[in-house]
Amino acid sequence: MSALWNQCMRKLEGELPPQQFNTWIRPLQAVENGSELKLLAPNRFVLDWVKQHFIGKIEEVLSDQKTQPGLHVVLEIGTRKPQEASPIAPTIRRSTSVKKGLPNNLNTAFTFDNFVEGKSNQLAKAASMQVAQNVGRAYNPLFIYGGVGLGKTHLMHAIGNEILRANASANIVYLHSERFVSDMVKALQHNAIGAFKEYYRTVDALLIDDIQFFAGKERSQEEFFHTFNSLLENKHQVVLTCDRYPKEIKGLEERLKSRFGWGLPVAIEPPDLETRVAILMSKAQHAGVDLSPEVAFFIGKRIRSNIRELEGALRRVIANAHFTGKPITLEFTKEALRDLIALQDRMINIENIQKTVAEYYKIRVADLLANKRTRSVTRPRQIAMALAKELTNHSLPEIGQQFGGRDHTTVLHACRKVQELKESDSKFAEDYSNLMRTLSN
Ligand SMILES: Nc1ncnc2c1ncn2[C@@H]1O[C@H](COP(=O)(O)OP(=O)(O)OP(=O)(O)O)[C@@H](O)[C@H]1O
Repeated sequence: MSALWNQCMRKLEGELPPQQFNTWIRPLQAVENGSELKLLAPNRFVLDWVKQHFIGKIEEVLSDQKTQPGLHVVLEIGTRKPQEASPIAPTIRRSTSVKKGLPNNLNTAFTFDNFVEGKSNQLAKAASMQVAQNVGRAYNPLFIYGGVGLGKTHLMHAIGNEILRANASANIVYLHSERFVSDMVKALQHNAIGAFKEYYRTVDALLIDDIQFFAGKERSQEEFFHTFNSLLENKHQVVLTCDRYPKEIKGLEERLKSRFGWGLPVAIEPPDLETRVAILMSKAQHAGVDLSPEVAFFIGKRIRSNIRELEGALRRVIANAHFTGKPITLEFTKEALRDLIALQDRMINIENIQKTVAEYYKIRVADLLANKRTRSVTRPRQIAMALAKELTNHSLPEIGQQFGGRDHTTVLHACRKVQELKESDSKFAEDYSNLMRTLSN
């Protein structure tokens, strides 16, 4: 690797948030040639992203090094030298002979093509695509976490399907963590633990869903720890999903928590309205149903909990339309979803949001409503107002009213401030998404 690029990487690593650095900068490979520094991106997605967001910064850092004035940076798709190419290719060929005929359990319906991208899942999708295209080399393990029904399993299967599309003989195994545990128990009962270990340690990509179920199961954790290490050492890919960040999993050994964080932990957040609508339109199109934007916006606005529920609501509307032979109008949709919507509205209300936020920040609900202006209270108050705007159908004046009779402009200011802080302050962004997760589940 070019020494100049190494220096540049070190500087960028210090300046960019770790997720951005790991996703976009780390995979670049540099080839120095006279006055040209060629940066090779593993795929078009990374190339375009770096071009749009980081090239200015890279040029600035390089010119600060002052070792090579006038250096010209070129971005291309590729990898450095053929002999340094992915170690997975020979691995895959070798290991397919290990165990044939076992099901990979992949659901072929979950692909990258039908995964609708939005702000909330963009990073997770990009990282998953990179893992699928650079098996064992991009991020290992890839740890996808987020609330229920937000697309973690979909992405995991998409990774497996994409690896198989490129190499039909790859040995991929997808399984739920409970299945891993029950297989292990069976293996122990039948004195076959040796074969069990051998099998899992030789797959090319091991995809384990919902690893929070390992919590409290010490023997399984022990076994998984060794399997995991051996896969990583041999550059075999591991992809894990979980409903929370590794450090937050109670009942999981510290060494596993720390190892899960080695590769890349990426979050999937609840989708925003535009993404919810895009998902509805895409699912309707798949089902051969013509959904008007008016109806899609109505469903998207009213069903905010997660994508599984969104799909369920759409299925119900389509089924009702089939049964009754009526067209899917706004009125028809309102009627079909009446009880579901009532349930959602009961679950998330302003009071509930205030209570959750107060608990999270260890303050009193009364503080959120009072006039106190200390930072320890104003930030939680602003977050609570922004969450009320995002998660309920109340207007700005109504929200202001329920926060101690404040003006609607105060609520608007809070929403803008929260948006700004979410983008500039990673601790704040994490607090916001933790609260969003708690409230939406
Ligand atoms: N971005 C998306 N585009 C299209 N469909 C999506 C998207 N995200 C989720 N879905 C769909 O929503 C449903 C629920 O997703 P999935 O099962 O992947 O959620 P999950 O995060 O794994 O949930 P759990 O934690 O309950 O296992 C699936 O049918 C999936 O196809």
